[in-house]
Order: sequence, then C-alpha cells, then structure tokens
Amino acid sequence: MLLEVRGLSKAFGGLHAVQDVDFDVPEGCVTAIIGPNGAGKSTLFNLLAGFYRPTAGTVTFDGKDITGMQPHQTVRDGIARTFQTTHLFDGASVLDNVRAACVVRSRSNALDAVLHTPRFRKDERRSLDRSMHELEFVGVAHLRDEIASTLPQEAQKRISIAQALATEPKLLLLDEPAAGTTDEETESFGTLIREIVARGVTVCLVEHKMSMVMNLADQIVVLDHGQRIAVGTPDDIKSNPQVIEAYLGTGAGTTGATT
Ligand SMILES: Nc1ncnc2c1ncn2[C@@H]1O[C@H](COP(=O)(O)OP(=O)(O)OP(=O)(O)O)[C@@H](O)[C@H]1O
Repeated sequence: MLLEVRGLSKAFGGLHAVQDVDFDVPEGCVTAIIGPNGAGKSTLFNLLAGFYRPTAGTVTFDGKDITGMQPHQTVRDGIARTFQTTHLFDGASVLDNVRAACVVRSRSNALDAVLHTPRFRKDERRSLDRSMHELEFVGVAHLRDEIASTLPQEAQKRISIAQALATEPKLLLLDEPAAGTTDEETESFGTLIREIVARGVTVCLVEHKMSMVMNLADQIVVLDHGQRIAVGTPDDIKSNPQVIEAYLGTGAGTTGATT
C-alpha cells in the first residue's frame, strides 16, 4: 500500500475539520476524495502533505511514518500537491516556475552555485531538461518564456501540475484540478491524469465535478463533517444511501458537487 491513513484528525479550536479518518491509497490508482463544502477535503490534503500537523492519527507513506513531517520533507519522500488556486511565482517565466521545483532533487549546495562547480552545472542542465520534459508532457512547452501568472487559468493549472511532476513524486495530490474549467478542458484534464498514472505516479484528487470523479477514480473516499462516511468504487458510492443523504443535506440536490 502506498499510503495508509489511520485515525487522522485535525481540530481548529473546537472545530473538528478532520475526525478519525482511515483509508488506504493503493499504488498505481486514482483515489478521489469527495464530500460537500466544508467536509474537510482540503484539510485532509494539507495533513497528508505536511502543511498541517495532525491532532491525532498517523500517515504512513511507502512504509515510512511521515506523520507531522513538514512539506519540504514530504516532497523529498515523494508526495507533491497542487492547490485549488494556482500558486505560481509572480513575474517569473513558465520555465523558471518549473525549474524552481527541480531544486527538490538537486544535489548541489549554495557553495556549488557560487563557484559554478561541475556538480552545479550538471544539476542546472538536468533541471532544464526535466522542466522542458514536464512542460511538454502537460502540453504547455510552447509557453515556456511567457510570464506564468498572466496566462489563462487552464494553462496555469497545467503549469502547476508540471511543477509538481518536476519534484519526481510517487504520489500526486491534485486539489480540484478541474475547478473553473470548461467541459472540454475538464475532459482534457481527465486525459492528462490518466497519462500521469500511466507514467507510474499514483494520484489522489479532490474534485467537485462528479462526472470527472466517476470516470477517473478507481476508489472514492467520501467525507462529511470531517468524518469518512464511505469508501468504495464509483458504483458503490453512487448507490450509497449515506452519501446521497450527505449531499442532499447540503440543500443542493445531489450536489455540493457539480456534474
Ligand atoms: N485554517 C483553518 N482554521 C480554522 N478553520 C478551518 C481552517 N481550515 C479549514 N477550516 C474549517 O474546517 C472545515 C473543513 O474545511 P476544508 O476547507 O477542509 O473543507 P473542504 O471539504 O475542502 O471544503 P470545500 O469543498 O468548500 O473546499 C470547515 O468548517 C472550515 O471552515
């Protein structure tokens, strides 16, 4: 099992944003985390990637206990995440945004950089090659010299995915990859996610667009009020009365989700 989550909890004061959550993420699969607004999905991602420290519980990744580790440590261990809204460096080119992420696998230190040692030059070449490879993979290599933060949302989302892939993850956490995209773009993100999995990267995603979740996910984990209320295949989840009830409780028909 690539990721094992046990009894994971996070409280903000008296609010239990994530409460006693258990689930496993098998290698080579797409696991979707769904639930109504405020269910705890983003908080759960932040716990997995080390942005928040859990109040209780454990996270085991690739056989190693990573509970409470910081993001710079989890990324080195092989967990990368993207955010609901893109976090690109203002004023930097597309290529430089992705090259910055390559530093995670860099072998040279500050002194190598100052002295321009062979090790530093080798790292620089490797970062450039890797960045171009990822930009081509996500389909935005032609935008390499553009200022990333001025590009349309869809391109920025692709660049964020290239950044995450440039850290050479085993597990990629995608926070609402299709939010704010057209139906056609959503479909194209679905294809990209399948290609990422075909490369051998396991994917875990939070997404409100149910058509995408149902098409892509091998496994769905459903949260409501911070608790895991169901886990199963898309077919199991579609017909689960507790899940239907949770979404109806949002007053949004079968949503809080979108189709
Ligand atoms: N840093 C924080 N401090 C206090 N409360 C927080 C914090 N982050 C999240 N919460 C609260 O925790 C609960 C879960 O929020 P979270 O953002 O994880 O839900 P979500 O399922 O991702 O929601 P959405 O689908 O709307 O993005 C909410 O009640 C939210 O207000």
